Amino acid sequence: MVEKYYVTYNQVHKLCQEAAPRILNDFKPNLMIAIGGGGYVPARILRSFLKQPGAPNIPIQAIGLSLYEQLSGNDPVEAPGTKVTRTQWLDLSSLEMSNLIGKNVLIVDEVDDTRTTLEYAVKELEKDVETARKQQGRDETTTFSIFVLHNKDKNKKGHLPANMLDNNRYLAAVTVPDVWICYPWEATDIEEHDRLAAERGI
Ligand SMILES: O=P(O)(O)OC[C@H]1O[C@H](OP(=O)(O)OP(=O)(O)O)[C@H](O)[C@@H]1O
Ligand SMILES: Nc1nc2[nH]cnc2c(=O)[nH]1
Repeated sequence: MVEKYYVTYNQVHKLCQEAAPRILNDFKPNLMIAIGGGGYVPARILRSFLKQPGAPNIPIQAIGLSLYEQLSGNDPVEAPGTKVTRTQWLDLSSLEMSNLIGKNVLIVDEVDDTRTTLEYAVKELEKDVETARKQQGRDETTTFSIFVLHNKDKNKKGHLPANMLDNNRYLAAVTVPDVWICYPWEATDIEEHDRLAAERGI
C-alpha cells in the first residue's frame, strides 16, 4: 500500500506565501501558466502574493495536461498513464501565444512526481513560443521558470532543460519522499480530509 500524505488548504496557502518572495526576486514573472487541474489553485493563491502595489495582477493562463488515472473506485491513489494527454492548450494563432514572447513565464503545478508532465509542458511551450517568435520576426527571449508545491525525491523519468536547473529556475516549496499526496481539492469529504491531515500530514 502506498503511503498517503494529506495536505490542507491552509498548508497550500502558506507554501505559496513562503515561496512568493523568492519567485518575485529570482523569477520576476510577467505571467503564469497553470497546469490544470492541480496547478490552478496554487497559481491563483500565488497571484495574490505576487501582486505589487500599483501594478496589475499577473495574468494566469491555463493548459490542461493529464497523465494519471485512478486505480480503483475509492482509493485516491492514481497510476501514471503511458502518455501525457493535452486537454487544453494555448491558442497558437492568438494573442495568448504572442503574449509569451520575451516574457518571464512561471509554470505552476501542484506536484512534480515522475516529471513527465513538466518535461512535456516545458518542451511544448518552448517549441510553440519559438515558432510564434519566428513567425512574428521578433528577437526577444522567453524565460521559463517552474513552481511546484511538492517535489518527490525519486528518480525522474522526465527531464528539464539543464539551463533551467543550473540557473535555479525551478522551485519546489517542499521536497517529500515518494508518497501519494492527497490534495484538499480532490477530497469529497473535506472534514475527514482535514482530520487525516492532522493525524498524518506532512
Ligand atoms: O510528474 P508527473 O509524474 O508527470 O505527475 C505530475 C502530474 O500529475 C498530476 O496530474 P494528473 O495527470 O493527475 O491530472 P490532473 O491535474 O488533472 O489531476 C499533477 O497535477 C501533475 O500535473
Ligand atoms: N494528487 C496527486 N496527484 C499526483 N500526480 C502525481 N503524483 C501525485 C500525487 O502524489 N498526488
